[in-house]
Parts: sequence; C-alpha cells; structure tokens
Amino acid sequence: MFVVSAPGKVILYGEHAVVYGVPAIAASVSLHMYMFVVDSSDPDVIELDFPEVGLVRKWRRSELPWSSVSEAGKLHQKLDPEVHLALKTLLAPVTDPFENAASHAFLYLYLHLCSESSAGQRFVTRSTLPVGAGLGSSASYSVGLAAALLKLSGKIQDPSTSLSAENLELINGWSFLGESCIHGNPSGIDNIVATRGGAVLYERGAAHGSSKIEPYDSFPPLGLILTNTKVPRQTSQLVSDVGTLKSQLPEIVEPILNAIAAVVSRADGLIRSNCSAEELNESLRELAQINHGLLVSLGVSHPSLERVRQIAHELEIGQTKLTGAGGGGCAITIVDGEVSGKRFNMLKMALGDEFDLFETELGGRGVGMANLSSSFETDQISQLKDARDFHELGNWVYW
Ligand SMILES: Nc1ncnc2c1ncn2[C@@H]1O[C@H](COP(=O)(O)OP(=O)(O)O)[C@@H](O)[C@H]1O
Ligand SMILES: C[C@@](O)(CCOP(=O)(O)O)CC(=O)O
Ligand SMILES: [Mg+2]
Repeated sequence: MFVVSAPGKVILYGEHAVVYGVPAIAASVSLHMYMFVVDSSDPDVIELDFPEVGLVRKWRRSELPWSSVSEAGKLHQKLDPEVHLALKTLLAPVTDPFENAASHAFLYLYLHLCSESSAGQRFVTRSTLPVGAGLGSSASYSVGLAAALLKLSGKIQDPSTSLSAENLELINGWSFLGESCIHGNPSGIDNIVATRGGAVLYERGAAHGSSKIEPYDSFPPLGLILTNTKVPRQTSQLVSDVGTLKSQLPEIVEPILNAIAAVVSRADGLIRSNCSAEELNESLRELAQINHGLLVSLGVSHPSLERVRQIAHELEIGQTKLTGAGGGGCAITIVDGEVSGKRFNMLKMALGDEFDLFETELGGRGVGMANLSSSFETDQISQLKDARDFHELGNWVYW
C-alpha cells in the first residue's frame, strides 16, 4: 500500500501560446493531488474511487482491450491510436466528460504499464486542488497516476531516499500521455512542473524529447492571490477553440502569439536579472496586464474573470490575469507589494461567496511517494484534511 502526490501549477505568462512552441513561465503551487493504491477486495478487479470527479468504477482485468496494446506503444512517445480508439469504445457509455477523461487516462496508462496478470488494486484520489479551474489538476492527476502505476509495476524500484532523474523522466513521459488523453493537445508544461516542482521557462519542441526546460534557481517571492471564479470549463475545449481560430485567421493569430512570446521573453529576462524587487514587481504587473489582453483577443477570457480584474483594479490591489486555459477557472492577481491579510480580505469581501480565494506558495516540491504502514485503513483517507495530515502518512521521497 502506498500513496503518491503531485502539485498543481500556475502559468504566469504564455498559456495557450505554449501549445504552438512559444515559451511560457510556470511554477508549482502548494496544492496537491494524492493517489492511494491499496489492495482490492476482489483480486481480479481494478477499482477507481475518484471523488473529485464523482467517479466510482470497477473493471475486471479480462474486460480491458489488452490485444490493442503493442510493444511500440510502450515506448511512450505519442498516443497509440489503436488503444485510444478501443478505450473510446469501451468508455462510450460514460457520458460525464470529467469521468470519461479520467477513466480514459487511467486505462491508457494501466494497459501500457501493468499486465493482464497484475494483482487487483483499488485507486483512491484526494485533491486539495480545484478540478477544471486552470491550476493543472489534469497534470497533477496524470503525474500521480504515472508515478503510481510505474511503482506498482516495478518500473520504478521502491526508492529509499529520493527519486532519480531516470524515474523523473519516466513519470514525465507517461504523464504527458495521460494529459494527451484528457486534453488532446497538451504543451507538456503542466506535467513537467507537476513532476519536477519549482519554477521553469518551458518551450515545447517539434519532436519528442526536444522540449527545452530552463529552471529558475531562485524565483522572486511574488505576492500572488489566486481567485477561482468557480465557472466550470474544460481545457480540451478551450485549446481546440484557439486552434480553430488560428487555422481560420492565421494572419491575425500569429502576431498575437508573437506578442505573447515577447511578453514571456521580457518577463524571463527580468526574473533572471538583478533588478530591485520594486522594479521587478512593477514590470511583472505590467506584463500580466498585456498578457491578459492578448488572451482576451484569443477569446479565452470570461465575464467572471473580467469581474475579478475590475474589482482588484478598483481596490488598487494589483494586476490580474487569467491563468491556465481560461474560459472561467482561476485568475492570478500580482499584488502591488506584499499580500497582506487586509488586501486579501478586501478582495474576498468585494467578490463575495461566488468566488474562492487562495494564497499559495510558488515553487514547492514536485512528485512524491510514501509507503503506508500495514495498519493503514482505507477508511482513514476521507478523514485527511490538509497538507500536514498527508505529510504525516509516511516517509515521503521526492526528486
Ligand atoms: N483528482 C482527480 N481525480 C480524477 N481525475 C482528475 C482529478 N483531477 C483532475 N482530473 C482530470 O482532469 C480533468 C480536468 O482537467 P482540465 O480540463 O485540464 O482542467 P485543469 O487541469 O485546469 O484542472 C478532469 O476532467 C479529470 O479527467
Ligand atoms: C492552455 C494551456 O496552455 C494550459 C492549460 O492549463 P489548465 O489545464 O487550464 O490547468 C494548455 C497547455 O499548455 O497544455
Ligand atoms: Mg489541465
């Protein structure tokens, strides 16, 4: 019995454009997805219990489309269309899009990493991250899933003190395929941040393995408020809408993507420079405003996100930008100076209960795993409340 965890992320600059090879800047957040792997009551059955997406499901291993899996597909470079299709057919009766996507990613990785003769297991998730809100819950789920199945299948040996660079590469590669099942066309930035943690400048490469990752050794301690508009949306739809706009109006969309690239390049230069904290904060706020405007012109904002922007502006709290795929979900406000309880509460009161506000630390640890003691009972999972409860479950190993 063991548990794995992976963090969510915020994209500070460059979302959407990153899908088309423009660099982007992202950092992990201190909200996590946890996946518990415990023995199933029936040795022939795999059971999923994912309360955040309302998924409770069981499959006999013999029902799964093992014959569609090829050895080449196991090299995890891109989705194998045959397995993808077999799973679409198997999951056609699952009409809820969240449940369908989570089951699809699970079974795709399970078929490739485990075998028909593996023992029965039960997989239970718990997440402190909002799902479908722009904070990379799909990537933290995919990273946790990849880590859990790689450990279960022995492809990652039980690590004693830390995960190796090879372990990390395996987890990141397989989690990208999980993200591909959920998103269709992910850039890879979310899964890299959920895997390695910290903060990075990421640029998607044209070929597998050619993406560039430039970590930040020290990321500025930005005062950041996260606001969840609670307007549901799916990243796959928003990414596909931007793709359609790009193919219909390339002469308009390409210059917007180039402008986003210039915003990211300017922000990267500033973060790596030794300019004063004040100058940095002011410039990063200005760049957030420009980046948001460019995302609006790509059609991925939402009236609820504009409301957060307007209120934060009226209260002179800072500059707000959507983060992640937009269309609802979360906004980040880069605060003018430090986040004080007073400013946080002012924004919270003005926005009201329709919105959830969080403070988060940027740049924490990536994927982790811990063995559970033999006395651990699955009933305990639903009683775990905060990061400390999860941390105390065992000796966690990280990268
Ligand atoms: N805790 C979880 N358990 C199961 N599936 C999850 C979980 N968190 C996220 N997912 C999957 O990720 C999808 C949401 O991803 P997405 O639309 O990219 O939003 P975001 O990544 O911004 O939260 C859900 O449909 C579900 O398939
Ligand atoms: C829009 C995009 O840039 C980020 C999506 O993030 P999220 O799923 O909304 O957390 C897509 C991607 O990079 O894969
Ligand atoms: Mg996502």
